[in-house]
Amino acid sequence: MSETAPQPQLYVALDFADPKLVEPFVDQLNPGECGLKVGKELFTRGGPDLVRRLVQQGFPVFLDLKFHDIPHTVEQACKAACDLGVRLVNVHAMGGRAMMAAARRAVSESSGSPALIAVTVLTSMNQSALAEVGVTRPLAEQVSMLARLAQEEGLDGVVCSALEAHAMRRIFTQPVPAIVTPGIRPSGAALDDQSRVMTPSEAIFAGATSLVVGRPITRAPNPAGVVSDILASIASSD
Ligand SMILES: O=c1ccn([C@@H]2O[C@H](COP(=O)(O)O)[C@@H](O)[C@H]2O)c(=O)[nH]1
Repeated sequence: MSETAPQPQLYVALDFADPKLVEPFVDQLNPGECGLKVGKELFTRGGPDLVRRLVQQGFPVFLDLKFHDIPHTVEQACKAACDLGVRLVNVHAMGGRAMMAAARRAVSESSGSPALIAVTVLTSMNQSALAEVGVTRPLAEQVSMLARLAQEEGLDGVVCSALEAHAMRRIFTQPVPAIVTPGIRPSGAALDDQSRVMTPSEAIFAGATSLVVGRPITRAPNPAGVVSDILASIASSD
């Protein structure tokens, strides 16, 4: 198992269509309080330089590109991700054992110490969406099966919904696993396209180690205020 840097309890998902919006937004946040998640939309528009700038500003960065390809390609992509100095990288567990082993090799050999985690079942999916892609076993079992595969290949944790966080703690038994949960909604917030959701305090209580929150923060009139509220609500659930 690799020695990884500590993860923040909150990653703010920077799902902006225009990279120019990132700087003024990020200026409202404190790198000592939260990390930033760069996903497919912003990375495709802003590129690696944007990621490097966020790292230089002192933010823990989760590069959420969910690699899913043949093992060699994922190994090389993981090397490139590690070179950016990010705190957290991920692959899709559905890429299989050999692909996760290749990712593990790449990240372990990198000079930084990002955590490497595997996406189990996307938080936007429910049981019927899973059935439509041919998976008929109960969703929670599918999450656990993929998590066990990731654990056997030495990954540091998973992306799952907070509904599955407790089960993940039994699979990843290291002192500080990375149980990273999107699908977080403060009570009363719109669900948008998420299916498997919990509030921030429920998620931490259930065993999540890092929450990923996007639209409830980025679309709020006072994003820094929502960040403070979330941090205050999870401080009492620790
Ligand atoms: O299963 C997953 C994996 C990744 N995500 C990402 O998290 C954020 C969630 O954003 P919200 O606006 O809070 O819904 C987004 O960037 C997704 O790509 C996920 O939601 N579920």
